[in-house]
Amino acid sequence: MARIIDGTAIAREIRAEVAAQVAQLRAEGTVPGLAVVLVGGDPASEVYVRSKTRACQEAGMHSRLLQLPETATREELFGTIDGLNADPDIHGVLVQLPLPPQLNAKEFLERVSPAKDVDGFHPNNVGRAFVGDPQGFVPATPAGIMELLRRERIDTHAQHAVIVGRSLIVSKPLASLLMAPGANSTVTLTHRHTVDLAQYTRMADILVVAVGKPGLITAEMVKPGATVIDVGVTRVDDPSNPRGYVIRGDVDFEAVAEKAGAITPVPGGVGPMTIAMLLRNTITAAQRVHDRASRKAKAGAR
Ligand SMILES: Nc1nc(=O)c2c([nH]1)NC[C@@H]1CN(c3ccc(C(=O)N[C@@H](CCC(=O)O)C(=O)O)cc3)C=[N+]21
Ligand SMILES: [Mg+2]
Repeated sequence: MARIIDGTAIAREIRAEVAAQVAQLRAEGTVPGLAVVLVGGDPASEVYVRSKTRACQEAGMHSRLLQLPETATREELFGTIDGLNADPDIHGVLVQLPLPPQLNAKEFLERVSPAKDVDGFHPNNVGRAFVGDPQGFVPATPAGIMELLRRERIDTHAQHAVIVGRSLIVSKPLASLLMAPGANSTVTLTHRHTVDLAQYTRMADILVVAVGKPGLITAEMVKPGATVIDVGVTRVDDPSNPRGYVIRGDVDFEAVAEKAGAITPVPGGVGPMTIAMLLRNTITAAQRVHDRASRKAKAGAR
């Protein structure tokens, strides 16, 4: 039976660390601020956005939610982002995805100031992450996965990490982090066109699945003792549940937990880590602004 990795508990630890850093910054006169822009009323997005703003408040940070209607225009969303880029109380700006069909996400991700891009989706930060420049913001989900592995003492060195999915938000940055010096994994990236997915997943010492297809990974596809990280969060109708749905990962949890060495549950695995790392990126952004201001003040006093 696999060890179950408690992402909720680890995320709580990180949020406590963040709260301590926030207290320090506040004592020095800076309140870290995150703005979340939500366009339309996707029910899952509403849940995520609420957890993000609540987590900010619990950590002592300032948070602002900007809601635009489903019918928002390109110009309206540009205007909202430009306003936040110029706002000194806001250190992090996040445009919740997905956007309604009339809006092309790429244009808006490029509009966010790279210094406030705590999602790490701006090409400037994507590039920095790819070259291993610590000045760049690393997207919260892959950063959260690396932190889970580290805190659970799961060795990545010379291990074979197989990632299923090829998204810019999770898989590509995670591949880069896992193969970087210090992590030293051998990385295989697979996706919907991969022929015979199981032949790859069975070779994985660390298997990361970020597809959004419940039940995609069955026990036969997993090497005994492997670490399995499930990034899927799909709502599945369930009339027996008071909410009318349950959240499912991409992994057949019950069967795979019998075979794996360690596994993340859904919910309670990677999801809470994503939020904790977003807060961490936001205090990093705030700390940079703060340090720049105090250096200037000192130089002025001389
Ligand atoms: N600009 C942008 N940045 C994102 O980081 C971003 C996004 N857009 N769009 C959607 C995805 C998805 N995502 C999750 C965050 C938290 C949970 C999370 O907390 N999940 C809980 C369950 C939450 C629930 O009840 O639905 C858990 O797994 O335990 C999941 C998924 C961030 N994303
Ligand atoms: Mg081995």
